[in-house]
Amino acid sequence: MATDYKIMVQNVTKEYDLFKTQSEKLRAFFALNRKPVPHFWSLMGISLKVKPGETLGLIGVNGSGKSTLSNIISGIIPQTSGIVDVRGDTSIIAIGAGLRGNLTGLENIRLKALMQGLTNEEIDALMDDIVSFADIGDFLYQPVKSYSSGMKSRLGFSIAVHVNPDILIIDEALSVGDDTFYQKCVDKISEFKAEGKTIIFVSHSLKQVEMLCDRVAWIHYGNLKEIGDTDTIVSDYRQFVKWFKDLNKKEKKQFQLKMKEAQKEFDIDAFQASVVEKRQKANPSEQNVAAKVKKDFYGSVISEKMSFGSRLVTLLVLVLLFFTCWTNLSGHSLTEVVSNPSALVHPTSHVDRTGSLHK
Ligand SMILES: Nc1ncnc2c1ncn2[C@@H]1O[C@H](COP(=O)(O)OP(=O)(O)OP(=O)(O)O)[C@@H](O)[C@H]1O
Repeated sequence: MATDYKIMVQNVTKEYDLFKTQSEKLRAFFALNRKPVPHFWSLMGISLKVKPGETLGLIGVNGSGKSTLSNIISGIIPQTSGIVDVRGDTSIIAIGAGLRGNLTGLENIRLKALMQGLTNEEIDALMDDIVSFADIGDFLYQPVKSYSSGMKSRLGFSIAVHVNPDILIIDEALSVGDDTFYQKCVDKISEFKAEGKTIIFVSHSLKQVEMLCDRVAWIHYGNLKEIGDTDTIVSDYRQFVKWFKDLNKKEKKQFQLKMKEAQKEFDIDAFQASVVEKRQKANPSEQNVAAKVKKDFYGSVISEKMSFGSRLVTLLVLVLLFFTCWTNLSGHSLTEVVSNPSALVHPTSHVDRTGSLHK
């Protein structure tokens, strides 16, 4: 069925648990934490559509959720709730996104291209073009972890544009290169636009956004503040930036704290209830709205958290594994241990100091 969009996100949220230590994370896994772990909602219910052939800019202050949203759209991270419908192959270009630090540039080209579904023959045919566009010389044979951010960006950009994706997501890739590379990238993006490809362009450079984007979405501390034509949204955002810059230091801090606090306190259930209410109001005759909204929220989401049942099963498997190992070490048979569990603490054999085994 033909649709009016290439990408659709609906009521998308993203929650992060703010664990301080690894042991806190492990305890939370088994629900053993006494104190509740603080949460942070990086996205609090974003809905938008990107039309086929459109270049949509994502703007917003640092930490507003632009990369979180673009990573969810490209499938790098899962959303906590909501629908993400992407119709085509995405290729994300962020500095180093999807590049493996321990592999060389050359190995990364092959890996990323294979992951995009290209065959080894197709990759061989493209290799020279990718290498020449990236133009990173002998660094191609070095592990990517030794690259500067500019080099990572060059390699990432070159791979992404050559695997010929239908949808291109460019996250801050142009801010680190030199002028020559920047111009090459802009030319390539223009070529993509002319071919009618769909692009999401994440940038702090409003000049680049004005030059490349057909429409712009302003992401503001986890919410979609505005979406519309480039001139209007960029102008509104500039006004906000000016307003913020004119605040004194204390006011700035207070404003940021207030916004972040709202992201910690966000109540997903209340949000879900508000979506149900709105939908019911818009269409009073619709049946089972609450169930339908619940399905939209969680139906397509792979939960990152384990349910109580799964946790119980994991715990049981671990206990069983431990028990089997101990039984083995004790030298008794399983039937002996089951009928007389104290046998576990009386092994049938032991090894003395010289390493000899005594029965
Ligand atoms: N893995 C994580 N764990 C906890 N919080 C995270 C994690 N990843 C991102 N965040 C938080 O989510 C919020 C949004 O981050 P994101 O990187 O999406 O913002 P951004 O708009 O892309 O910022 P920037 O312009 O600085 O790149 C930030 O407050 C960030 O601290």
